[in-house]
Amino acid sequence: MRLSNILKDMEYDLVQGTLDQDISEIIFDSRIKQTNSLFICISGFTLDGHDKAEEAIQNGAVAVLVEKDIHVPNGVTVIKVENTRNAMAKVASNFNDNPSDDINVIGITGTNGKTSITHFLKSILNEANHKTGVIGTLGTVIDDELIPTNNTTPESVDLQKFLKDMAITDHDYCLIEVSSHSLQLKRVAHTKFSTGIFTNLSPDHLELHKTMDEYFEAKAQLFTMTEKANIINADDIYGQRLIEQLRDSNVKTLTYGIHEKADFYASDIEYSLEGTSYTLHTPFETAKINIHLPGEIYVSNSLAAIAAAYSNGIAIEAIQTGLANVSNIDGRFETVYSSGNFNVIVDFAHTEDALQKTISILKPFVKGNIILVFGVYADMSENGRDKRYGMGRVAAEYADFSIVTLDNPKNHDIETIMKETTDAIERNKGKFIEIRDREKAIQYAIEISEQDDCILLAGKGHETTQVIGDEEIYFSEKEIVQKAMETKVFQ
Ligand SMILES: CC(=O)N[C@H]1[C@@H](OP(=O)(O)OP(=O)(O)OC[C@H]2O[C@@H](n3ccc(=O)[nH]c3=O)[C@H](O)[C@@H]2O)O[C@H](CO)[C@@H](O)[C@@H]1O[C@H](C)C(=O)N[C@@H](C)C(=O)N[C@H](CCC(=O)O)C(=O)O
Repeated sequence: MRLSNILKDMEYDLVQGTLDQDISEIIFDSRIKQTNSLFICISGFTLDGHDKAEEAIQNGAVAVLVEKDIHVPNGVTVIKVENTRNAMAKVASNFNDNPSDDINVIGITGTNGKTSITHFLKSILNEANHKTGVIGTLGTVIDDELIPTNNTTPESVDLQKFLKDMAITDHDYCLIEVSSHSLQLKRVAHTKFSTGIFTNLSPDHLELHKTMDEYFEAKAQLFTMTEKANIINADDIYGQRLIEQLRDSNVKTLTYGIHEKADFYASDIEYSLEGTSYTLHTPFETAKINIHLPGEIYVSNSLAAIAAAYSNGIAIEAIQTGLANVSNIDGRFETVYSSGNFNVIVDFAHTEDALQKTISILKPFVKGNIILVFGVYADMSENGRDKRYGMGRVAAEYADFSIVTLDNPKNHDIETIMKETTDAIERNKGKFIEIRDREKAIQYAIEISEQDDCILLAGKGHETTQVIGDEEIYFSEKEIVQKAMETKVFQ
């Protein structure tokens, strides 16, 4: 594409060179070899892409987009903008023919619930014969093929490529899990969202956002980018704050909830470990809903999907069948072993709030003990310490026995992580043991369990790696459980 077209509708200064040249690719990593590319210099957390421009040029870049002054050979075009991350998103959208003009994009944000909402909504939309792609924590799904990705929300260059692939293969919808990182780092800027969904907010990612207010404001950005509807969880205090904030918005706000007054709500909820049924109330009708996931959080998440489906004109029959068709979500309250009353469940719960909710789902149905295996993934800041104290408290109060282990400690101080977590359990009079090796921790949980017990492996969910130091090792909780159960004999 012509460089001048790539820069369409943007504000920039042409510092040197010409816009009259063809660009083969947009790149933001200088190590990528690509002739005739446009290299975008990002001022990162650890290093500055402007210092890498020379390497990018050696690797084939013929133009660079900068936000600071740099010196490069005369033949190379230099374009200066105010913010290269924001510009990268616009450039990526232009380069891919602005694909969000051609597809209905629904963004889902909030600390928990994003993945299950995309599953519910995709199933509903498919039932209504709408081809639907997904970009999220479990990867990108185009034409029902899973493309693995590193981040929940990819960088704009990749995101726009995925959207284009969906648009040219006649997808009607794309559901995007929009992380707060992606909003703050402009990964989804210049994407047209028809609908935004807000689930909830609880402490997480505070290494980036520092305070809950900053975290909330990052999330709230999504709702200034939507054109058709904003769908907000009325049961969440930050949801209420968002509803208030959007009072003068031109975009319609629809609310959902179980406890607070809302446009879409549930009554007569009946829970079992296998699933949940409830009566749905919408502004237009009531209907019976069955889902195969247990607990209030899934009622709430299904209500979000229903509100989004309604606002896109989907009929109740497709909603009912679509929801009933979702039987399993990778690493989300997933039963990986079951025999009689004994169950092993893997769940992504990795915050105090999510852990409390997940154990609360189990509690009424477990005759024996709830054995919890968990670690705390958080940095060494005060916020990280609060998270360790919080998750330790929940473990003590809600589980019968906890096995404290590691969850992607990366280069954080393992001694402190373990001590602060176990201190919190002790202070709240919980029973626990510390086994740092997560595989051994799972094996131990299985070894001590009895026939009526339930083991909850919390934190990793769908993940298949464990990151210790700089090393990333393959780690499948499901496989470890299957193997350990082969030799398990209940007393
Ligand atoms: C904290 C964070 O979000 N970091 C993102 C950030 O990294 P950074 O600022 O450290 O990058 P950097 O290493 O300083 O490099 C700056 C620039 O120089 C470039 N570079 C770097 C090295 C080199 O040799 N040459 C070169 O050109 C890099 O490509 C980059 O453009 O910019 C990078 C490039 O845009 C991102 O890939 C990276 O995401 C990393 C992979 C990450 O792990 N992010 C996580 C925390 C994240 O985004 N998580 C959210 C939330 C998930 C959830 O909901 O739980 C997600 O959406 O996944």
